[in-house]
Amino acid sequence: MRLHLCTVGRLRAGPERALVSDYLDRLGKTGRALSLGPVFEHEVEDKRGGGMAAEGELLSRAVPAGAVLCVLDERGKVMSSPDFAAQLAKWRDGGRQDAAFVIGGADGIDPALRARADLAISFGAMVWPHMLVRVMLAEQLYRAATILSGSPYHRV
Ligand SMILES: C[S@@+](CC[C@H](N)C(=O)[O-])C[C@H]1O[C@@H](n2cnc3c(N)ncnc32)[C@H](O)[C@@H]1O
Repeated sequence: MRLHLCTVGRLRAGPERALVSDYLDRLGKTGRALSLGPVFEHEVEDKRGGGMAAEGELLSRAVPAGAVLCVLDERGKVMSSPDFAAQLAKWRDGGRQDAAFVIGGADGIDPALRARADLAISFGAMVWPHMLVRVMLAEQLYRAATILSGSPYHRV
């Protein structure tokens, strides 16, 4: 199952870029034997100041047809890492070819896009900057792959 990170804004060279790249590299290696990956990053930018609706349209276009749509939203479902790993495996074993993870911009995710989501995941009730959410998502995807592969990275 291919994994897509659909995000607003370019993550330029710096600590967040380094962390995202590191976790996605590791995910690529661990996920190969699990049919998780490759991972694609789709960064969208609305240069016309169209706000959340315009970003929502660009993000929608970045989501492949037929993909599982998972949005990141502080009002979403709080999951344990093993439950997240199990959910990924369920989608993969159910024959889904693509899973897209959408992180909104400064104003959040357009309600029309959010309404179409198969799942909304929360990293807690606090609001995080979208660049940090990208790092956290990349780490949780890598962690999920290690859980599914039985590697000792995840400990409870
Ligand atoms: C700065 S936040 C936008 C907050 C905005 N006020 C809203 O209502 O969504 C940017 C994006 O980061 C993600 N995000 C921020 N905090 C999050 C959390 N606790 N859990 C999951 N995603 C979060 C969401 O995708 C959000 O659209």
